[in-house]
Amino acid sequence: MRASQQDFENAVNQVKLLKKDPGNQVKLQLYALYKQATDGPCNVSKPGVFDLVNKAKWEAWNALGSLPKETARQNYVDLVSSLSPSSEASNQGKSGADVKVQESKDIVVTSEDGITKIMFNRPPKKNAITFQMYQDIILALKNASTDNSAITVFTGAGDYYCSGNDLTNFTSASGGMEKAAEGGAVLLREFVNSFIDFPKPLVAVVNGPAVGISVTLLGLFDAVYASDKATFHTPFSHLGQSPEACSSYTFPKIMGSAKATEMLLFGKKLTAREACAQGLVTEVFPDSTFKKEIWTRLKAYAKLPPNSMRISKQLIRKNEKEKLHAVNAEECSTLKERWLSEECINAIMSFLSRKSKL
Ligand SMILES: CCCC/C=C/CC(=O)SCCNC(=O)CCNC(=O)[C@H](O)C(C)(C)COP(=O)(O)OP(=O)(O)OC[C@H]1O[C@@H](n2cnc3c(N)ncnc32)[C@H](O)[C@@H]1OP(=O)(O)O
Repeated sequence: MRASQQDFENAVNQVKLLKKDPGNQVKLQLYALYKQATDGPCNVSKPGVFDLVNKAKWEAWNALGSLPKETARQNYVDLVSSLSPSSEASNQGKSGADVKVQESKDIVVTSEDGITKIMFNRPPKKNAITFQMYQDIILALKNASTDNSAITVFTGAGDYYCSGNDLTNFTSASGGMEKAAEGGAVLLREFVNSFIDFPKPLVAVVNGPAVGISVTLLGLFDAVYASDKATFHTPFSHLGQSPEACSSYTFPKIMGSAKATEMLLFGKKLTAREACAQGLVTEVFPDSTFKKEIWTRLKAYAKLPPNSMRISKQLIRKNEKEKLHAVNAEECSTLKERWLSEECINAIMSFLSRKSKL
C-alpha cells in the first residue's frame, strides 16, 4: 500500500522522537527523501566546495534524480519505520553481530559494516525460490536502496546458492495454470525490474551450485564472486522454458553469442572457473578460504565513499536501462506462453514425479 500524506507527516514527527542518532548517512538520506517528497527533484544550485555540510545534503538530494514525489514519500516512510523505537530496541546490544532488518522465513536480510546481506535460506529445498520469496526479495531490495549500507550482497545458506524457481510454484497455485502463469509473469517482471533499477553496488557471493533464474540474474549484478564449488546451470530447454532476467541480452553481451547459446539453449553447465573465463564471474576462490577472503574484501569495499560508488554505477547502467526494461517485458510475456506449453508442463511433471533430475 502506498504511503499517504498523513503517513508521511507522522514519519516526519517520528524522526524527531528518535532516541538514538541514526548516523550521518541515514540523516542525509532522510533529508534527501524529504526534499524530493516535498519539493521534487533538486532545483537549487550546488553549494561551494568549502560548504561541506550543505554540499553533502545537496549531493544526496541531487542523487535522487527524477524519483517521483510519491516514491520518495514512500521510501521516507519505510526508512523511518526501519528506525522506529521498536527496531531501535531490537537492535540494541547486538554490536559485532549482523543486525536482522527484515523478518521472513526463507529470505534473511541482515545489515552490518555497511553491507546489507540478502540470503536465500531454504537449504532443505536447495534454496528454490517460492512466490513469497520473490516478493520478499523485491521488498528487501527496496529497503536496501535507501538504507545506510554502501553495498548489497546476495548469498545462499547451506550447500547451494540457489536451485532457481521452485518448480511447484505453478502446480500448487490456486486458480489453475493459466492464472498462475499470468500472475507469475507480472511478479517476474517486477522482480527483475527491482534488479535493473537497484542503485547501489550489487554483489553475488555464490557459495555453491546455482540454477536457472539465480544464474541469469547474475548478468544484472555489478560483481560476482564464486567458491570453486559453485556451478552455473540454465537448463531452460530441458524445462520447456526460455531465458529470463534479461539474460537473452546480457549473456551474449558478456560472453559472446556462441558461449551464451551453449548455456541458454543447450543447458551446458559451467564450473566456476569456466564461468569466470566467460566473464560471468568476477573471481573464483578455493572453497576452504572463500567466506573469510570475500567478506574481508567486501567490508573494505563498503568503506569506500557510497555516493561516489552509486553515481559511478548510475553512469555505467544509465545507457542500458531502457533496453533492459524492454528485454525484461518481452522475456516475461514469452515465458507466460512457455509455462502453458506441453513441453514445459511435461518437464515440470516429470521433475515432480522424480523421473528427471538435472
Ligand atoms: C515466477 C518466476 C519464475 C521464474 C523462472 C525461472 C526459471 C528457472 O529458475 S528454471 C530452473 C528451475 N530449477 C530446476 O529445474 C532445479 C530442479 N532441481 C533439481 O534438479 C535438483 O533438485 C538439484 C540438481 C537442484 C539438486 O539435486 P540433489 O539430488 O542434490 O537434491 P534433491 O534431493 O533433488 O533436492 C532436495 C530437495 O529440494 C527440492 N528441490 C530442489 N530444487 C527444487 C526446485 N527448483 N523446485 C522445487 N523443489 C526443488 C527437491 O525436490 C528435494 O525435495 P524433497 O526432499 O522434498 O524431495
